[in-house]
Amino acid sequence: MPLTGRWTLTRYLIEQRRRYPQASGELNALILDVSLACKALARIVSRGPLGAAMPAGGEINVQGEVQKPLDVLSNEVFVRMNEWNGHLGGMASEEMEQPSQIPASYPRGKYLLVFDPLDGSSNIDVNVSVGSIFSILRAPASVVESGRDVTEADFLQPGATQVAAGYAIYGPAAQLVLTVGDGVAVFTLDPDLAEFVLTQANVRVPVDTQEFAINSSNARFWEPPVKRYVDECLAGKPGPRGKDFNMRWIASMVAEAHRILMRGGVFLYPRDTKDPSKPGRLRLLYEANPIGFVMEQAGGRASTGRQPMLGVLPTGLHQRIGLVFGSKNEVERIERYHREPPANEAPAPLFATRSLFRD
Ligand SMILES: O=P(O)(O)OC[C@H]1O[C@](O)(COP(=O)(O)O)[C@@H](O)[C@@H]1O
Ligand SMILES: [Mg+2]
Ligand SMILES: [Mg+2]
Repeated sequence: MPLTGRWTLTRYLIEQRRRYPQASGELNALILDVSLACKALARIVSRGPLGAAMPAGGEINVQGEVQKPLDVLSNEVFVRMNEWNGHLGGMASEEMEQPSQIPASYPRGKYLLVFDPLDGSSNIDVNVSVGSIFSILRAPASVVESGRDVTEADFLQPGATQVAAGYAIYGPAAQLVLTVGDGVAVFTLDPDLAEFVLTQANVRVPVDTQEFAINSSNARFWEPPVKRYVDECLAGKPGPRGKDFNMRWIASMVAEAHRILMRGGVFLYPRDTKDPSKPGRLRLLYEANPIGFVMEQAGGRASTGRQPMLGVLPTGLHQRIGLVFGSKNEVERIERYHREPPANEAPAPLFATRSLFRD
């Protein structure tokens, strides 16, 4: 397969489909509609304060209404671009408390679409990269066979069952990053053609890194394994890691994920003690799982710290979870720190250095 050149997303998907002669092409068609939503949002986001996030042209209508915030608008773009195509049994998103049903006037299909329509939206006002994250699951047989409405339970599938996932980043260039379970490909939006063009195939995340990303204003709430990991990074060359680390925090996970995909690194938004009702900040179904699938398909790793992210059985549509992803060796180290007892915990006397069982 040629690595780059003028392969559009459509051409890439056609080639992928050749691997499955029995495939109907529905997944491809769905991904193209998702990409259309991303193109529309790239356009909207690129207009910044001139665009729809602000009161239209500075105008306020007679009822005193201003246009909807960009989060809500992005959600609508995703829903409207995908509800009619006949490939979906239903959708769920960060912006909708309940799953969105496919209107009765449209056909229903065999996939479920889950998305964060605008990730990092707190950055929009300061013109920092934001993005959209998506995950495609199979609809349960009972949905496909009966065409019934979807329920929350239909979406509660582990990340390992994702059929496809990815994200779009709206940065200096708009890019779409996609996995259909056969590696990760990056497409860049050609503004002249209005097409996503393949610019990197088979992206690999370097297994080692000297760069980590964490919101250190939460340091006092971190659990001991995370504190140990960060302390060791900060100790640099004279410390236990024997090398200096660099730190980044954009507060836009899509942008952090993209940097890590391109040049390695590790991202942590771990479970902490800040708010006991929230076991983590990020959402499992439409943030952690799709990013986790991309990372694993690129040779990286994604974890809760305690278990592989893609193995977690979801319990709620908007479930939050601790998330660690990026360069494989670094994520594995963090997982090991979660398994090891804290350094200040004395070993049980029988197994201590001068114990009965030591020779
Ligand atoms: O403000 P904090 O705590 O650093 O959180 C930043 C995190 O919040 C998020 O913006 C959450 O995403 P949303 O903008 O979709 O709510 C992540 O992208 C980012 O990693
Ligand atoms: Mg988000
Ligand atoms: Mg969001």
